[in-house]
Amino acid sequence: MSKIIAIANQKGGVGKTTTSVNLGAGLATLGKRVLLVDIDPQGNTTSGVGINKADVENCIYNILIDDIPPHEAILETKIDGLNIIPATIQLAGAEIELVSTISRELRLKKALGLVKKNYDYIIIDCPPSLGILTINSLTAADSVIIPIQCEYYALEGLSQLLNTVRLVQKNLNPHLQIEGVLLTMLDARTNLGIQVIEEVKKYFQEKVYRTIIPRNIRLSEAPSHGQSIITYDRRSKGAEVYYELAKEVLSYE
Ligand SMILES: Nc1ncnc2c1ncn2[C@@H]1O[C@H](COP(=O)(O)OP(=O)(O)OP(=O)(O)O)[C@@H](O)[C@H]1O
Ligand SMILES: [Mg+2]
Repeated sequence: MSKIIAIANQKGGVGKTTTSVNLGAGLATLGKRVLLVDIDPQGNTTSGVGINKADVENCIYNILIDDIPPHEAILETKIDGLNIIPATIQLAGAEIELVSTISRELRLKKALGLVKKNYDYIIIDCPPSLGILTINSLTAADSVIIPIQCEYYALEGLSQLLNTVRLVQKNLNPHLQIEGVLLTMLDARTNLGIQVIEEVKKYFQEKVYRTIIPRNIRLSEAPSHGQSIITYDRRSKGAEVYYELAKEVLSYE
């Protein structure tokens, strides 16, 4: 079985990239063949797995706009079984360039269809917006993981995201499901975190992952070393929880 999962929330800094990289690394460590797709012009997943963006020849932009075959952009990472389609700042222009393109919402779906059979999981790291790049991701995906930061206003903006999911289900991808809601950056020292957990569970019920990601300094350090938490510090709490998450995701296969 092969599954495409988009990691989406238009809110910035909620842990989309951290989750893409470390869930991807976790699944690969558990023996799955994983492809990360960086579709954010910030390219944080790309640098987060140790790829120097200046050296990237073909990126997701060339797939979406120039129609190059996806295998020409796929790179290996330092982790066995973990590949990536990188993003560079070139992608920033795609949002506008796609407006005048035929079947512009279906470009990623078409491309990933060509390589899907080679992977058990394809994980798409979405940008913090609900524009055409996120729409492409939701259209290509079987399901979506929504990371929610355990902070004030955690649920703010979620109705827009869920509306977008419904619009995509209705018009572009009837088969799209919510894979799960992931609580991130919990600060266990505050009551606020606990309140947010309760609120989110009331809203999403059984869709909320049992695994909750705490704040962990090692998780924030790993990207600057171009590494997943699993290679950066395997014994850290961050590695432990993302490994747990990978196992939880597999348990719903
Ligand atoms: N559990 C965590 N503990 C500590 N720091 C974290 C944790 N998760 C993420 N961070 C840090 O918080 C910042 C935002 O996380 P991340 O880049 O994953 O969010 P994002 O949703 O991808 O952001 P953007 O919307 O800009 O793409 C990063 O500096 C990251 O290293
Ligand atoms: Mg990001």
